[in-house]
Amino acid sequence: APDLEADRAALLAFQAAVGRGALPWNGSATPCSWVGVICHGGRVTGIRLPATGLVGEIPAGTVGNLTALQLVSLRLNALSGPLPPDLADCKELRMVYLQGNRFSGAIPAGLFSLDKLVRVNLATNNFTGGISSGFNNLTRLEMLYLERNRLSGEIPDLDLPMLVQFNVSFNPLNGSIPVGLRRISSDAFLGTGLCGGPLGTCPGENSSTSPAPVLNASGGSEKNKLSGGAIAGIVIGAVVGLMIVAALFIILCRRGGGSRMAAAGRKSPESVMALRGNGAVENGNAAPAAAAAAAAARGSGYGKSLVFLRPGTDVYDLEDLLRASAEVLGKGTTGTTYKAMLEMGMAVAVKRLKDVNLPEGEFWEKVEAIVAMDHRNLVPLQAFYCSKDERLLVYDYIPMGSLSSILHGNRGALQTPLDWETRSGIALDAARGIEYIHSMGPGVSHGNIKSSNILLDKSFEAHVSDHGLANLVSPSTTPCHAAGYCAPEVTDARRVSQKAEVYSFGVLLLELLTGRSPTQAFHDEEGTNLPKWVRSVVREDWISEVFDLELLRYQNLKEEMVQLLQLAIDCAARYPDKRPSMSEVVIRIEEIRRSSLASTKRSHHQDHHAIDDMLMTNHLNPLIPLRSSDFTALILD
Ligand SMILES: Nc1ncnc2c1ncn2[C@@H]1O[C@H](COP(=O)(O)OP(=O)(O)OP(=O)(O)O)[C@@H](O)[C@H]1O
Repeated sequence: APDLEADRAALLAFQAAVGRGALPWNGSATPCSWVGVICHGGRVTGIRLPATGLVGEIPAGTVGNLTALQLVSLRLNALSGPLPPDLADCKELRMVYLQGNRFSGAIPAGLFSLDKLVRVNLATNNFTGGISSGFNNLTRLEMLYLERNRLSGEIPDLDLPMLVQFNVSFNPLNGSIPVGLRRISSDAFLGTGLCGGPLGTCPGENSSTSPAPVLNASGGSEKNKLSGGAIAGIVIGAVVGLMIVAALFIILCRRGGGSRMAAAGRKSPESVMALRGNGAVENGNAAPAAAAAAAAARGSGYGKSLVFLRPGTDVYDLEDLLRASAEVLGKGTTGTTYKAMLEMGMAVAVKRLKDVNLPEGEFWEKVEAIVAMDHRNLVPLQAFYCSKDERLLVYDYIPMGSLSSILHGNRGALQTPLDWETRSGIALDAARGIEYIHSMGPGVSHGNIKSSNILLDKSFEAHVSDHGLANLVSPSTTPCHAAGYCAPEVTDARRVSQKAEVYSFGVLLLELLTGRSPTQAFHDEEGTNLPKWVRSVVREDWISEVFDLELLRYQNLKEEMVQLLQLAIDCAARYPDKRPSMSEVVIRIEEIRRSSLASTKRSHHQDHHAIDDMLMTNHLNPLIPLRSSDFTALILD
């Protein structure tokens, strides 16, 4: 079709301008199969490329030529310069998500002719100039986010009846908040020079008039005609009203918090999952409670829907999630994690955060920081949901569960014990994930490294979960690492240094090698922990007791096993300065694995059948006790 051909050409021009290297679009196939491209009726109707590494200015003749476009989501990229002038030709546009880029210049007037727009998010860019009254043309607008730009001047009198989500925080705006926006909460105007409405009276404004749109609505000339008696009446009425509310509140509190919490819980989308969770998988019929919860979420005017963060993952919505059958995977320190099985057959892991104190804006920022971390050994965050009382994070579901459950729990899906190759591979994957996090800056750490946060996929590749989560909960509720992983110098949970994290990783390595849980095994023995135990056992010549029984059959690899044990002990050194950096750790594990591969090949060559037998069968070979002399002088702190 000629139109689709034109769309294809526009997309290729877009790719050439801002997506070189970032977009794997291939000129030959139909554009409808390209990642991030949505088609309908033989036309391109959406492009969704959040956080894809797009860089530079969008020229005319690209997006503007996609005349059937309804949705454009290019958030969290490094796009710069003015918005393309021909965006005004995309007459079908309904949703525009461009937040988190470096766009500059004025908001183009062409935007105001796109009268089908429902959602516009231009937040966190460098837009300058004023906020135009042209927005009044967009009568269907429900969301307008302009925060964190450099927009200046006064806000014109916007009269947008559908508008429920609005924010102009952190812009050098001034003047009085117009009447039509006074119903919006004060959070929307933080960090500006604005006054009036939810921010209280403007200097020189009559204090009886400004906070009450009801009074203002009848027109300016009426304002000053209120008599002293009327004002006194209003004040007395308000005080009496407040007292009644307070009394009711006290009575309700006395009647018992439990029922109140249950009532509040019933409204929340997550509690539906919790209600249906109970540890058992249930069928996925839409419960009326789920519909009610969805309606509550929709009506609150806060987070109305899931916010998707990566191209290609937004194949479901909040309602699908609420309809999903759910199973509690576990309760952690930051909240409860559920496995949700969507009706379309896809599973996701949903974490409901316990702590929702972080203001919405900050929450968004921190989530953006999580999204900015993109590495194959980190569990990807797909989406989040943020309302006044709910914070949900939706992750890829990682099917084999955590390293903790595989090492210490019942083995579930796993039939064979973890062999050396798999264990050293998990060590390397986890180290690479953590090294990547540390590479984000000297102060950046994961904050909670432990085996229940190392998840394994079907090919046993390891992925570090919960990265960035320590920043999403308020510091008072952030625990020190789970007992057993915490470096001795960590006294303040808010300050887990990278070296302290290396210690936690060392404990994790010891756990992998010994098969012992650092959190449980040493509860009874006061003052002992896994690193101390390993050091004492090694000193007292009980070397063969250190390694997991399942590893003792790899006699040909004992050198490599000892090298990894040595690395673990180095990482778990008592003094931070003695610990290696994560980059060194990665290099050392890579070397160990290279050498174990060579050893295996060598032995294979020497005794091909015996080794085959050892590696391929699930039988444990008779245990051959290791001689402590093999380890002499290796293990020192
Ligand atoms: N994306 C995921 N895919 C599969 N299982 C997961 C996923 N995320 C978490 N889990 C499982 O859910 C369980 C609970 O996880 P959660 O993160 O809530 O608690 P935790 O890791 O035990 O403690 P903490 O909150 O301190 O990290 C974990 O044992 C983990 O195995």
